[in-house]
Amino acid sequence: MIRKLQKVYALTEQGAKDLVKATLWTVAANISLMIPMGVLILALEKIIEGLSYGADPAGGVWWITAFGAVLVVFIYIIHWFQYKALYIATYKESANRRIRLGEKLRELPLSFFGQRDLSDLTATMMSDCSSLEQAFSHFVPQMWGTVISTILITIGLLIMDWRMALAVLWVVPVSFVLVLASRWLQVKYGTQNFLAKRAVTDGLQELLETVKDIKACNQKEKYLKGLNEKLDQAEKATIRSELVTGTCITSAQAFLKLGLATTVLVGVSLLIRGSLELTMFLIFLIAASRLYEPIGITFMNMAAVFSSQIKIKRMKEIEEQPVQTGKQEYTPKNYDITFEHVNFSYNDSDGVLENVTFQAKQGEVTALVGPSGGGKSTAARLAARFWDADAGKISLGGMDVSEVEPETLLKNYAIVFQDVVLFRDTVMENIRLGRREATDEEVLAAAGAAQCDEFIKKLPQGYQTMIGENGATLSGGERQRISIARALLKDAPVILLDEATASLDVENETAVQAALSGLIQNKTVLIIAHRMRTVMGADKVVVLAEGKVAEMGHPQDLMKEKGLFRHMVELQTESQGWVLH
Ligand SMILES: Nc1ncnc2c1ncn2[C@@H]1O[C@H](COP(=O)(O)OP(=O)(O)OP(=O)(O)O)[C@@H](O)[C@H]1O
Repeated sequence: MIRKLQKVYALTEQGAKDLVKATLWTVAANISLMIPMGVLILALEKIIEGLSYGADPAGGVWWITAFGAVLVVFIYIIHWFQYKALYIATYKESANRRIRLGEKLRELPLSFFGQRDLSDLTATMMSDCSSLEQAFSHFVPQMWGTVISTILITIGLLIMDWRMALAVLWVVPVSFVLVLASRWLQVKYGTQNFLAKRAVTDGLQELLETVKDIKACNQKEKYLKGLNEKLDQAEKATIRSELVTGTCITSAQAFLKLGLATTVLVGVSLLIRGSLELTMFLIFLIAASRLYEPIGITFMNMAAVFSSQIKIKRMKEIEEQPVQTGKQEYTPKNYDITFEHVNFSYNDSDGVLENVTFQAKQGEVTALVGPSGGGKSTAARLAARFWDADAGKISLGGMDVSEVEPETLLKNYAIVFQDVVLFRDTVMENIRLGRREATDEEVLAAAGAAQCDEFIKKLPQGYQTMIGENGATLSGGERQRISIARALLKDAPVILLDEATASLDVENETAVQAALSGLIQNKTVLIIAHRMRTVMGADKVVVLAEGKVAEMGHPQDLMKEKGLFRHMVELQTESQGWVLH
């Protein structure tokens, strides 16, 4: 049963066990609320007995009152345990769920992030987790608890008097069927509501991320119009969903109340015929008045559980994604990167790399060049196992990278990308990201070598200046130099430089290249650069065009041929003489 609960509600083993515990405590709490009814009846019996035989009607009631007081304490204790099981355990599970999702995201291949919208992922991590927390602390255990306690109370009532029990209970299955029958309607409109709200969240996040471009392109009104439409749709979807759910649940709850009328009708007619005791009639009247309320609440809980299904489904989709695994022990014999007949495509679309074969040797600089979109960045990222190749083999030091655990593999790589990511932290910590255990002196040395020192010292608090989100307060060249400083600090045996010096002016580029030359001694360097002057000093050039290796060799040898490389170099030399008129 625990396994099944884990699967249905996407819980951990402990979470499923806690759900069972919370349900059992809810059953106990529901039944405990029936006990005062028994005490009341006992007291009534005593009073009626006293009145019938002319004795003091309050005679035997004192000890019943004392018993009642003990019961109050007992009921309090049960509710305390129920509270603990419901809330404390749920919040723990919720924290675990978030950690589990975070861990899972860490292990997922980058291909997953290409398929999923980032704002959707954030919403799944934050708001879906919160609403599931609400569902598991308020709805699910109460729903199952009430179902079980109603079954137990039904059995008790049937044993006491089956005729009256039927008069009280016939409405329960009928209204239950009403709720279940409307489930598909609730799920349909609930899902539409969820998707419409998610579209608003996506739209808002997109707006915040692209606000500069929207303004620059004068598209503010058009964009806001689209966002307003999404908001209108979300509003309509919410009203529709609330209306459908409200109508279904309120009808079922109203139907339940019919049971009180039938209890009175059947009870009175049995009383008149003399086949029912007055106390028994009172017991059923009280039972009817107490029983319907938790069942009515359960119908509302069921609606909330139905609407949680889509969130649970999304969460399970993430949790069931296959992760990149591999050996955690890895000792390569050297650091040569070898591509052998590699094919690759993103999202099963057209092939991005086709039958790509080349080697980037340790101690050499290998440059990937070619027209835009030719697959250079893709090849560099495949070398670090950001994705796995569809066919062929990529190896580092003879070992297939797809067999090495990604984090273990990445310890061997220092990477500088075109798009530098900086964190909301101090400049010092942003550089230290290259090697967590580096001392301040080592960070300063790396920053100096990457030509960062001058601009960092001009910042208000120097190295202790907080960088805004993604380094928004720094220029492109400054961000790139921080990223280079990180790579220098990491000092890994394989270096991937994807347009690493593209945002630098000529003076800085020369200085940074001098620093990089120091870094790349005896290392495997795979460099992507559009500036041919950067590429001419490489040991080997691999020209990638439309995903295929068009040419390969030493740059001077390639210049002797009338191929794509020479054409690119000539074009760039020509373009250097261009002037804007
Ligand atoms: N994450 C991704 N998802 C889907 N397609 C992608 C992704 N990244 C790149 N592509 C596509 O793969 C192809 C190769 O892209 P890639 O960035 O590797 O080329 P490139 O040679 O490095 O280009 P550039 O010189 O312009 O940076 C392009 O058609 C691009 O649109």
